[in-house]
Amino acid sequence: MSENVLRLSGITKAYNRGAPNEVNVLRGIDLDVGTGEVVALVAPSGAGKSTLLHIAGLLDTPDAGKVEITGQDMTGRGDRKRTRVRRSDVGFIYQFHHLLPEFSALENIVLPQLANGVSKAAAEARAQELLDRVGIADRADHRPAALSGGEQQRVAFCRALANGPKLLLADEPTGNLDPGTSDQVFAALMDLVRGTGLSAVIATHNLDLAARMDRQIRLDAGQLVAD
Ligand SMILES: Nc1ncnc2c1ncn2[C@@H]1O[C@H](COP(=O)(O)OP(=O)(O)OP(=O)(O)O)[C@@H](O)[C@H]1O
Repeated sequence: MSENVLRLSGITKAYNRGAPNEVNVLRGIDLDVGTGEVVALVAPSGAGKSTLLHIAGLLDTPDAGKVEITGQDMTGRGDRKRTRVRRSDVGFIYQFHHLLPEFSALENIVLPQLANGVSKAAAEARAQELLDRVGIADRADHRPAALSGGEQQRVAFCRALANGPKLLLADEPTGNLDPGTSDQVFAALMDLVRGTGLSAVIATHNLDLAARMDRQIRLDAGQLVAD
């Protein structure tokens, strides 16, 4: 098995192919992310970072090229296999928390585990432990509306890690927060990622945050350039 948790080779993606408004978003992307490596993806708005993260996380398929997750080549694999690998190996974080409003913080972290076959008691214990690690154990019973923006994102981080993924993909995880909060919440995310030895690709416009990761790559004209 490859030691790369994520390997992208020759990924291309166009929207509206063949039409006058064709957009060639990705033009040959090669990227290796090793075990425990945290990579900053820096890109101007519209450069295609969401497209790239969705392809890497098996939510979308490339026009050409190969996606390997934990050494498994996903090319041509059916939806069931892709969903299984995505659920067990990949965690997603977005700019907005997307928590279920009618459930508590704890329940939001428990539910994906139940969907993955974990017992209720084990899922609750893991959820409580994750909340503790991001410093909001005392907010477990609060619904999202009763949490601050920073707390909501911390819960979203816990939910993304609930099933013990190998790869975390984050799209502007603190982009919706004011600068002071963003800094603290980002530090909590990095502690969580480092503490679990997880590999991550974290998209950010913030160069200070990017500098705290192991490596920075820039998406420019559909290709990746090392910074
Ligand atoms: N379904 C689609 N159909 C047509 N064009 C699309 C589609 N999705 C994205 N695009 C175009 O592809 C380009 C890349 O989009 P993408 O969302 O990946 O960019 P992004 O870098 O994540 O941008 P942002 O930072 O603003 O979210 C943009 O020009 C966008 O308008």
